[in-house]
Amino acid sequence: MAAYWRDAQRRLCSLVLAGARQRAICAAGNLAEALQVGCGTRWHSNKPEHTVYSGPTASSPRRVTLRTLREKYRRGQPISMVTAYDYPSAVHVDEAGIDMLLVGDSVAMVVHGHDTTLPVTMDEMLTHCKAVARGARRAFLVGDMPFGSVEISPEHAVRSAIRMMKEGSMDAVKIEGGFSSRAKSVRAVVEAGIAVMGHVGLTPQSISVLGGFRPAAQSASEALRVVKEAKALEAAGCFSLVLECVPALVAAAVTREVDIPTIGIGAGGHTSGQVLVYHDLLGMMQHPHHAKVTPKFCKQYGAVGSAIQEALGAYHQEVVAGAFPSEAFSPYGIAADEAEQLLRELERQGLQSAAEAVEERMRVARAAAEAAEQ
Ligand SMILES: Nc1nc(=O)c2c([nH]1)NC[C@@H]1CN(c3ccc(C(=O)N[C@@H](CCC(=O)O)C(=O)O)cc3)CN21
Ligand SMILES: CC(C)C(=O)C(=O)O
Repeated sequence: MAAYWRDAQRRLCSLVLAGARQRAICAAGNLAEALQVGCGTRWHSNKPEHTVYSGPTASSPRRVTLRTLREKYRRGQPISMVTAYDYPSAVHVDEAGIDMLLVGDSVAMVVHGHDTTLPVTMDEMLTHCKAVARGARRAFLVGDMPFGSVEISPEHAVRSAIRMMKEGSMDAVKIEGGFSSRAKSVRAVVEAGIAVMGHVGLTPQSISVLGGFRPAAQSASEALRVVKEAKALEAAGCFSLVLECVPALVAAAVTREVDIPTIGIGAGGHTSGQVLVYHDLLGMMQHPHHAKVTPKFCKQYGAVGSAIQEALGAYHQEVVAGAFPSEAFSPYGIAADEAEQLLRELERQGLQSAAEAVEERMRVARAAAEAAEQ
């Protein structure tokens, strides 16, 4: 079987191969294996490794695929992940060499200014995903399924996940929660051919029942539940898991127990990788709302917020003082004969104020030219 596929890979476009492989393995009823074992081709991302129709690729950097991630995981190399919500943030994350990019539902808080992640809609998420997909050429793209897009039934989850792939151009989706009903939906989405990242520990979409963004797995029984949920999500076919706000010890236990990469946030250093929110790690949190929600586990690798504030303040001061724009930032000139003609025409039509302004500017320009000649 393996030899057959290796041979087929040489002859077939990898997109065709991806479909064929997936169908073959699904037919064999070996879904968990299908998700976790890389056998020499890319078949979980939304584009084949060697694109045929999607334009120039010669200068495109090699994209991160599920296979790349699996190889990193096997070698024990940490996986990096950061959120991004629009074209510029996606370009920044991509250029930094970050492995995975999450279009997180945290967009509701850090971009839309809500107090929780609950209000963001599927349509809003898709708008952000589309923008990110235009900016990221290399990173593996994960679209977060927002609150209300998966809960009703496995069919509901599949419909929403398909939109995330078709309209949002994501490589995979992330589904929050570890209850058995959620694991069923995860399995249904995986069976639809969509790679799923699970998310256990603190699940912000459950804030209504949690009562706040509190660390999870603080008791033995809660911690055990997180381990069990992680295992159930692995069995349901998740290719990776986010572990949010759990003690490092619990994250280490989950990471050792499952055979898929765990990506921690506020979960200590013993996971397979780390994820942080873009605005948090850049220190972009000058806004009082942001300052309030920046979690204490977040290290700030920049002070972008104060840089933005300083720049805006400086601009405002220069506009107020009439210092901006100087000559250097007034690039558009008009030929002297055109200006003369304009002046005559303005005078002829009785537009006296405009004519005076033109005359004044022409005088200044002539004086400057004469001064430059001397
Ligand atoms: N900007 C931002 N960064 C995030 O990491 C993030 C979001 N937003 N929104 C979605 C979730 C929510 N997250 C959070 C938010 C706050 C805490 C936090 O500070 N928790 C406090 C307890 C607060 C309480 O008791 O209500 C703590 O001490 O851990 C943790 C995770 C992580 N995610
Ligand atoms: C905090 C991360 C993991 C997330 O789910 C988000 O940004 O929405």
